[in-house]
Amino acid sequence: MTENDDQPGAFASPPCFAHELRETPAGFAAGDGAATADLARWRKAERERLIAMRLATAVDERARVADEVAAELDKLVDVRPGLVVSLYWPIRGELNLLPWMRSLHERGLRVALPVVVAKAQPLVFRAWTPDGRMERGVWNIPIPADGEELTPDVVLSPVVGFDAQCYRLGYGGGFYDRTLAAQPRKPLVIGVGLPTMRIATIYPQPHDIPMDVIVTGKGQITRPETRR
Ligand SMILES: Nc1nc2c(c(=O)[nH]1)N(C=O)[C@@H](CNc1ccc(C(=O)N[C@@H](CCC(=O)O)C(=O)O)cc1)CN2
Ligand SMILES: Nc1ncnc2c1ncn2[C@@H]1O[C@H](COP(=O)(O)OP(=O)(O)OP(=O)(O)O)[C@@H](O)[C@H]1O
Repeated sequence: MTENDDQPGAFASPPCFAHELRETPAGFAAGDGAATADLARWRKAERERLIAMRLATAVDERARVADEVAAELDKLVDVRPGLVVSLYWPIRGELNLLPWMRSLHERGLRVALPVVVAKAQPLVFRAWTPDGRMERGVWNIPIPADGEELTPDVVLSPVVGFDAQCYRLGYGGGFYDRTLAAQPRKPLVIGVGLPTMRIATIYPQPHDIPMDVIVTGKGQITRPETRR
């Protein structure tokens, strides 16, 4: 028995197709097209399960976790004027960190939001201010209409799922992986979500870039385990 017993999906185990994968320095890589297709199907099903679970989590519970995560972020992030932090405008039950985002602005940090420029291209980060005009981007996600483009020191990334090595499962566009691969200097990357989004492994592929740390509540901080 574990403390997660009452959480939906805690025992759902992923299909084992590890035998179809080969290990590379970057993790497990699909050795053939069929395994790649299986992995893509598994990720799609896992995303749907995790998003449904998140949406089924009580609004109060999500708000409580968001407040706890914001308090932990205040300790993890070197909150000082001028620091550039990228956040996100919450959709589909993602943790609402907008109050923390506003507090960063009030404390003199520069806040940015991600903008999808095109499919299969890195995101760009556009400056957000409380008075700035917003418009709708892909998936109707609100984005700053005319903020300047910034290079973040810290990137907050909402997870759909995550594993013990801090690999992230997102919505399947590959945007954060492409974006982090393209950054001129590596930002501190912090994944945030509900504790119930933890899964055994996302079967990381060579393109998957792990988060530096994942925060899911008060004292709930996951850093990559040392690989043996
Ligand atoms: N709040 C929030 N904003 C965010 C992100 C996020 O995760 N959360 N993003 C984090 O990346 C970016 C948007 N991510 C997106 C990821 C996928 C698709 C998309 O169209 N997905 C396809 C399925 C994948 C495919 O096969 O290409 C679809 O739904 O049809 C759109 C936006 C930028 N803004
Ligand atoms: N750096 C990259 N270069 C080329 N292709 C990439 C890169 N990163 C990801 N991809 C491709 O993007 C697709 C989606 O990747 P993945 O399943 O990791 O998305 P995700 O991390 O869940 O999505 P998101 O970051 O948008 O929330 C995959 O087909 C993958 O091959």
